[in-house]
Amino acid sequence: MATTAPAAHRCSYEDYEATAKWLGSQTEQRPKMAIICGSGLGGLAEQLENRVVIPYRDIPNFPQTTVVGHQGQLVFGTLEGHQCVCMQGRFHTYEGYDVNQVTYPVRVFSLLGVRTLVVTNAAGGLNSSFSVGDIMLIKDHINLPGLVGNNPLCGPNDDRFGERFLCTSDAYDCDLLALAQQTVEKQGIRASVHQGVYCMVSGPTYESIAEGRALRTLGADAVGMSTALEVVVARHCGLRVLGFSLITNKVVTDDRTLKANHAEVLVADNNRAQDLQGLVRGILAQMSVDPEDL
Ligand SMILES: O=P(O)(O)O[C@@H]1C[C@H](O)[C@@H](CO)O1
Ligand code: HPA
Repeated sequence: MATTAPAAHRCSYEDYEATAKWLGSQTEQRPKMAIICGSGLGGLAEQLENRVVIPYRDIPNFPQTTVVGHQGQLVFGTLEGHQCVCMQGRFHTYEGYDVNQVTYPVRVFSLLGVRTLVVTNAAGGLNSSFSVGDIMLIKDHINLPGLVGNNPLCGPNDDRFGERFLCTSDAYDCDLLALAQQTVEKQGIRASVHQGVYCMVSGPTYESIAEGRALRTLGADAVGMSTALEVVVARHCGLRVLGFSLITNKVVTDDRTLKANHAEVLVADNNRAQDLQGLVRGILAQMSVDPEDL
């Protein structure tokens, strides 16, 4: 009989360490920043200088991507003076991965020396003032899977990563959010950029009309199928987090003739991914570079 969630895939500290050590042997770059590229948003990784590309299939213990719009490789390189590692493709629970596999790379990055995580995603807009192609700076999230027990911090706590009970009221870094907002003003793109609350659902179904309405009532401005689990694990290991949603479709909350689909998500990404890339680059350009990173 089908189960609601795949059996927990336990990863030991030694597994994460082995992956980090292997990656460290493939490049001399030691990024302080990791960027997770959402569906159709992998173009940011193409902009890195001095690129070192490592397919997920070559990386010990790494899951594989199965979703169109997720390439399945790590790209190391420099962006606006910052040494970065980009995930061109992330993992989702709807692919059959459990919460430990979905968040596996985040702990590996932390062991590699990463201190800041930038997360991006494609999301459906719930806030009626959002338009397709707008960008949402994530100021908070509703981790629906986590709230009902599918939380990557369930199970034995490894103190080497972080504490047992994690506070998430400060999950999205205030200073980075302020810097992002300043960059929005500087770039003159205020009309199409909003701050808001991202709600993670497990997917792969897009929301029914009743679900869309319920999520809006809960206080979500956008909904997607990723990000919150990665952010929880990143905060557990002490990383600073900055998050962006590209609004790729409007969640259907009344008109039954409208139907969300992944092709529509990728088309919106194609059209507007460059805006998001420009914003991320603008923010990085204003962030001071750690002298050790040079
Ligand atoms: O990886 P992200 O969250 O950007 O991908 C979103 C959620 C689903 O994977 C897919 C739905 O179209 O896009
Ligand atoms: O409408 C949506 N719902 C959930 N996830 C999504 N990812 C892109 N669009 C959506």
